[in-house]
Amino acid sequence: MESYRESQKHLARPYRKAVLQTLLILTAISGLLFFTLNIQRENYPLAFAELGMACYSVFIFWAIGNTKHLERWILAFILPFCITMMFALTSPRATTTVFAWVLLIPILSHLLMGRGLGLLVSAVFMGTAAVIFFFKYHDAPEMMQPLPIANMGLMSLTILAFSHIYEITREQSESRLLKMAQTDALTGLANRARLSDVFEQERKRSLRNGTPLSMLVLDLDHFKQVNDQHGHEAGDLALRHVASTLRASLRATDLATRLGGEEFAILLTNTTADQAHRVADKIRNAIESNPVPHQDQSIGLTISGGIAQFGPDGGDLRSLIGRADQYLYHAKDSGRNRIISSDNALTPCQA
Ligand SMILES: Nc1nc2c(ncn2[C@@H]2O[C@H](COP(=O)(O)OP(=O)(O)OP(=O)(O)O)[C@@H](O)[C@H]2O)c(=O)[nH]1
Repeated sequence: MESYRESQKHLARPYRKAVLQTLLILTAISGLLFFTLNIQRENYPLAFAELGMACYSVFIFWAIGNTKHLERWILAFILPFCITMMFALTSPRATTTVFAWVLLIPILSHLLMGRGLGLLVSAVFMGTAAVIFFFKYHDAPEMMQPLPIANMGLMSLTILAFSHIYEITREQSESRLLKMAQTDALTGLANRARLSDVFEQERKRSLRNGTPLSMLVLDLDHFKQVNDQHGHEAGDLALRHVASTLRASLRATDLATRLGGEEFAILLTNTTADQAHRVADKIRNAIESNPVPHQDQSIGLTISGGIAQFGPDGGDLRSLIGRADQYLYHAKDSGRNRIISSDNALTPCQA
């Protein structure tokens, strides 16, 4: 089943966009400032490179307004930004202090692109900056002293290491929080929020590839009696038991979720309604034939279900669950412990 990567990418977007917008504003302002200063110093190539970057920042600021491709725009900015910085470093008329800007690269690239790409971009441009430094100052004895070189080298490595470690821990905490927010605490199954995220991905995949997608909604029969007769804890145990039966019965590409109470929804990828019916019957049989061991008794369970197919029964999550729910109520009305889909909705048969 779809990992949390996609959801995490969405989650990171607003803050990456805010970082990029701040960087664009600062680049536009400093670009204009350095354009003026370099014109005064008659360093025209660098002056126009700075002006070009300022204009490009304004353009990107406008372009990212409602973009769906923030990651591409980040790359489209950060690469010319770093290349212009390298160009400034090579300029014979630039002061040595211009090398201080290199320290921005690891911070910005990690904040904007995450740990993998952030590290790669940092390594490439910080390495290039080091090469430029040695070429530029190899015959300047006051710059080639061990102390200033150690100072600059260690400072750069420290900032790179901190940026990278910060991004790793940030991504890990974000992933833990996301998992918690999308997991049902009692059963450990996914919850409705996760179903909604995954459905969106699978809906697109189904439309793109023309593959079938089915939604199975299951509800335990007379569950109130389990609670009333055996207590709420036994009820909880039964819900966990059903969850592990679902896990054992499904493929890795399916998604089992607890919608709430004693109701479960299962998204079956690349599965027709007919195939979904067979899966549902397998689950129904497994639940019926494996009572829940509780203290010295066993609690018998049965389950009813409805199946809706993406397309004929609805094109979005809400309508698909709504339709599967209708079939489920139909199954309850017809005597429970059965599965109903559009194929057998009119003539429900005992499974
Ligand atoms: N133990 C436990 N019980 C729950 C939980 N969530 C909902 N329930 C109980 O599930 C029961 C649902 O009862 P009903 O909606 O009447 O459904 P039912 O008894 O299964 O009857 P049918 O669905 O018509 O077969 C109620 O007693 C709820 O208290 C839970 O997390 N733990």
